[in-house]
Amino acid sequence: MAVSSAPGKVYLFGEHAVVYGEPAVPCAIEVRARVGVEQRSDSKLRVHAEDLSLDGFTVEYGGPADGRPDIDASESLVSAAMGYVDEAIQQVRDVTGEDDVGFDVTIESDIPLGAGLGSSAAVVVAAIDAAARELDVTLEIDELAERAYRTEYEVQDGQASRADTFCSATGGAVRVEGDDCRSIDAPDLPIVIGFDGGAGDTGELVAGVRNLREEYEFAADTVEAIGDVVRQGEQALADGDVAEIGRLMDFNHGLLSALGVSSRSLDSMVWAARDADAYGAKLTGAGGGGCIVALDPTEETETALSFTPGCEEAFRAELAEEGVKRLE
Ligand SMILES: Nc1ncnc2c1ncn2[C@@H]1O[C@H](COP(=O)(O)OP(=O)(O)O)[C@@H](O)[C@H]1O
Ligand SMILES: C[C@@](O)(CCOP(=O)(O)O)CC(=O)O
Ligand SMILES: [Mg+2]
Repeated sequence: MAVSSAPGKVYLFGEHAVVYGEPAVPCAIEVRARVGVEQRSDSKLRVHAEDLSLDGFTVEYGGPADGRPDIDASESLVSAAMGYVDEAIQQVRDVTGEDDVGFDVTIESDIPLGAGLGSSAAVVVAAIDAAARELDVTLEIDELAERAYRTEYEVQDGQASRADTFCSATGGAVRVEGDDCRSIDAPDLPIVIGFDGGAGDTGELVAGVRNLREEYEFAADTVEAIGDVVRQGEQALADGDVAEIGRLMDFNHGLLSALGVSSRSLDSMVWAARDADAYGAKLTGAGGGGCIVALDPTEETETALSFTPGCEEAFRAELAEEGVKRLE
């Protein structure tokens, strides 16, 4: 049995625009997905996802050729559980050359699903790392990040950037522009997260931005403007200027909102943070619902969020210095 964990992330700057080649700066946070993998004597894949429903559930099947597994759970829950894990295991079969290997996979995650904190990337990174190690192959971090990216790319129909997966694999703050991925120094940031209890459909939201870009030149300009905010943000990060980072996060949120990926509850949480004198606040990830990220060293934003209708949970998040962790 091999067990790995990987962290979730927030975007300080640049989600969505990163899909079109602009830079983005995500930052790993200490909420993690843990994946345990044990080789089977047959070539089946059995997935037990603790957190996808109240009691968790188990899916066992022989692989994609078998079609839908025969279990009593909704189609969307099954594909939610299987989609990323199945492709992650394919990547491991590919990289190790062990085409017929089967696994029992157990997933436990503290990261809310589809909420912009990168649960998919964390599950994929931890699953690939653990499955490869179960076969006595320890992947270099770059190879792990690349395989995890390919997994998201396949499952999300070609609509994925390398940002989430690279950040989850390496930890810390990173800068991603196309296939150029690197770690960057970031000051110690007072990160507060607000969660509306909901989720957004990443594929649909990405497609919405793509359509806007094709229809309106000013929407394409908006995507480029996000790139400009990110470049300015990198300078503010290098200077350790938290007030300027916050102002640029506010600007970034406005541009994302113009692209139609915010929501009433995300906007309410952003405004609650601004009213509480946070340095800045923006939605994180694909949007539509889920989480915002704010910067505030005081208790004010967390308290304001906890009284904001539409906010289900507010918590402080620490930067995760370490990406993938090899636990067993
Ligand atoms: N605990 C989990 N167990 C199994 N699959 C998970 C788990 N957490 C996330 N996933 C997968 O990741 C998907 C959510 O990813 P996505 O829509 O990209 O949102 P985000 O990455 O922002 O959380 C889920 O639908 C599911 O397929
Ligand atoms: C919208 C996007 O830029 C980020 C999506 O992040 P998340 O899966 O919502 O955490 C898409 C991508 O970069 O693959
Ligand atoms: Mg994701």
